[in-house]
Amino acid sequence: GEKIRIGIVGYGNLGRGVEHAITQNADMTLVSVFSRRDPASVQTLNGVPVHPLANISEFKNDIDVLILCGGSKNDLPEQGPAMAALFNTVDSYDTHAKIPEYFDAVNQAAESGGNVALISVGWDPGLFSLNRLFGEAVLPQGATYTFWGKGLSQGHSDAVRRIAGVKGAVQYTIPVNDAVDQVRSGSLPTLSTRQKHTRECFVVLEAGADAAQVEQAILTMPDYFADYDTSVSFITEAELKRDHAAMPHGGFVIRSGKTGQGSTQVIEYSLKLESNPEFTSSVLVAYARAVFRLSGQGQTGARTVFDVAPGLLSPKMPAELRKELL
Ligand SMILES: NC(=O)C1=CN([C@@H]2O[C@H](COP(=O)(O)OP(=O)(O)OC[C@H]3O[C@@H](n4cnc5c(N)ncnc54)[C@H](OP(=O)(O)O)[C@@H]3O)[C@@H](O)[C@H]2O)C=CC1
Ligand SMILES: N[C@@H](C[C@H]1CC(C(=O)O)=NO1)C(=O)O
Repeated sequence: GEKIRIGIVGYGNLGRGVEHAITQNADMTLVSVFSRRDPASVQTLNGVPVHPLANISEFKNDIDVLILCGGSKNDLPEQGPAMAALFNTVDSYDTHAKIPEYFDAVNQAAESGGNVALISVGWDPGLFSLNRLFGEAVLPQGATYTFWGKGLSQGHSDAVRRIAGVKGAVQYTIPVNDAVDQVRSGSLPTLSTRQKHTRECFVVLEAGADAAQVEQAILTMPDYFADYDTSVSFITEAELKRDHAAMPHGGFVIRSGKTGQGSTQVIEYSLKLESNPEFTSSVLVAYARAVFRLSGQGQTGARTVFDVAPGLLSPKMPAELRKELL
């Protein structure tokens, strides 16, 4: 049948990842990339068209699902609602503390436009959220633990890049080994945010920027760094390109608890990612298929991964899927 027509908003790590992920899904086609930069400066794969984001409303009838690849810190709070008013959307919004207010803003916009807007898709939030839910629903008596890394957090790296005076940056998340060992021992420890991970930033300053000011802006940044022991190192642009081009990441969700007759049960879900953005983009694309189908059912408004039946993610039709339960 007809292919699902996809648009990409924002051409960074995620935008490029989505462009490549679409080539792995035969039921989808990429209509256009939309960028705030001069389209002539944006080099896409196989000459996919690039249009100014300002002109996107002209494409209302050409795109079935828009995948928003902007940064969560500054871009999505504005782009999420703006795009949901015009199109069905999927995004990876990951400022954990602000997800409820973001959901409400996107929901209002999506309802006004009669669209479906799926927020906070990826691995955390996203696939890890689902596994935390499964664990807590199946083992109501127990404890849930999430660990990330050691790896590059795109959300935290984006947040540092947005600080005035920062020319480039990456942020690595490092799990505290003692905390991981305690969790794996089954001792059900109570661990604060600070006891589970530390964060390391590598920053390239703009000429003339004040290093101490940038460091303080990072260390005190609410939701991203304030609750963690964080280190900041200043490097050159050449070092950033040479030593920090790869974006590996990963982590795991553990739920351990006791079932009704006292047996100890442990659920574990883990990811080992050579490329965080490529994987996140692949999750976004699978959920774009679900959004297309939800919209086709006449649904409107904001949704999260908790609202999406897993079968909607598969390119296979329900009858075919049923054969794969075993
Ligand atoms: N839920 C999850 O599991 C995950 C969520 N994320 C989220 O994805 C978000 C995006 O991450 P990522 O793609 O790495 O962010 P980038 O910094 O690569 O891109 C963010 C935006 O910056 C602009 N941009 C990109 N490159 C340049 C450049 N060279 N010069 C100027 N502007 C540029 C683009 O917008 P434009 O084209 O309009 O200029 C782009 O949309 C993160 O903030 C994070 O919140 C990421 C991973 C996992
Ligand atoms: N949203 C994260 C995905 C995971 C990684 C992470 C972290 O390292 O703090 N938290 O969630 C990202 O932007 O990479």
